[in-house]
Amino acid sequence: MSTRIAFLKGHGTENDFVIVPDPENVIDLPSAAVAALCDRRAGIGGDGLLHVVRSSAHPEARDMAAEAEWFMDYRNGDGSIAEMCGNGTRVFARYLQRAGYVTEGDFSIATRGGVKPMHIAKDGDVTTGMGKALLPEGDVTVSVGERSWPARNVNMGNPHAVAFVDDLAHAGDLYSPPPCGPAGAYPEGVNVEFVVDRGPGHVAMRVHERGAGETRSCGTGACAVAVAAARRDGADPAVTGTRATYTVDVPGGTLVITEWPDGRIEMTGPAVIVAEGEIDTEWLENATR
Ligand SMILES: N[C@@H](CCC[C@H](N)C(=O)O)C(=O)O
Repeated sequence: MSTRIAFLKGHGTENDFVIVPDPENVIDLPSAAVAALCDRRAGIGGDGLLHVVRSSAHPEARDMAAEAEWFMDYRNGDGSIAEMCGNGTRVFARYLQRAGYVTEGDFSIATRGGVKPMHIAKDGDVTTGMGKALLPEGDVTVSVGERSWPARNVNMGNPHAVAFVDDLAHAGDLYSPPPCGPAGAYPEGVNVEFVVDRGPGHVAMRVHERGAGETRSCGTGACAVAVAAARRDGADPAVTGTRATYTVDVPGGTLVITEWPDGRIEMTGPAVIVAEGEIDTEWLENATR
């Protein structure tokens, strides 16, 4: 018998998500179902899926329940699981606000990358406390066709390779990820950012996301870019003792990233819910057969 599952659709700087509210964690979402829902032609369409679950109801989040009532069970569009999604946190917060679970101001959400402090401002923009970046040592190279660039390895809970290039067209439609797999720098795969300068404290990027292909924005990617740019520019806050703020243009809009001397990173940007509806479970079952 066909039943219905409620969903919403939202985006943050055009990084778009299918949102599935499931407070008690009763909806089965295997990777094939996520991929079917995120399919842009046969499904709803999205770069990823935000499964909204009470932390107390999810085995991966129970130990965070005292700090954060809600867990962002994030999935990439191909159905794979990722540790963190920066744009996803803002859209997740907007959904919680719309559903009446939170109001403007401060609260926290749980993610696989830990508890993230959130702030919804009066002007509607949402700020995520993204935590600290890790900068694993080691040379990384990003290639597109015949061209290669050295890249900075930045971990924002999830892995990133940041390459500064002369022209964003270099990002191309096809690229070869840096060595992945057990022997490579990125055993779990990687998100790759191509970056150009726009002016002091201002850069633009394109991104090829692990599990989604090229997307219009990536919040963790924008943070990785700001961290790499600050080191390149001699503006590492841990060294200068002052915060570093970068405006990061992405194809789908603009994010503002601030890194503080203690290493904490904040990301501010928009979050929009564009639609809501119902998923036909009979369709979903057929789509995943
Ligand atoms: N778009 C996201 C990142 C989503 C996860 C990523 N594709 C991965 O696999 O690590 C963002 O806004 O951070």
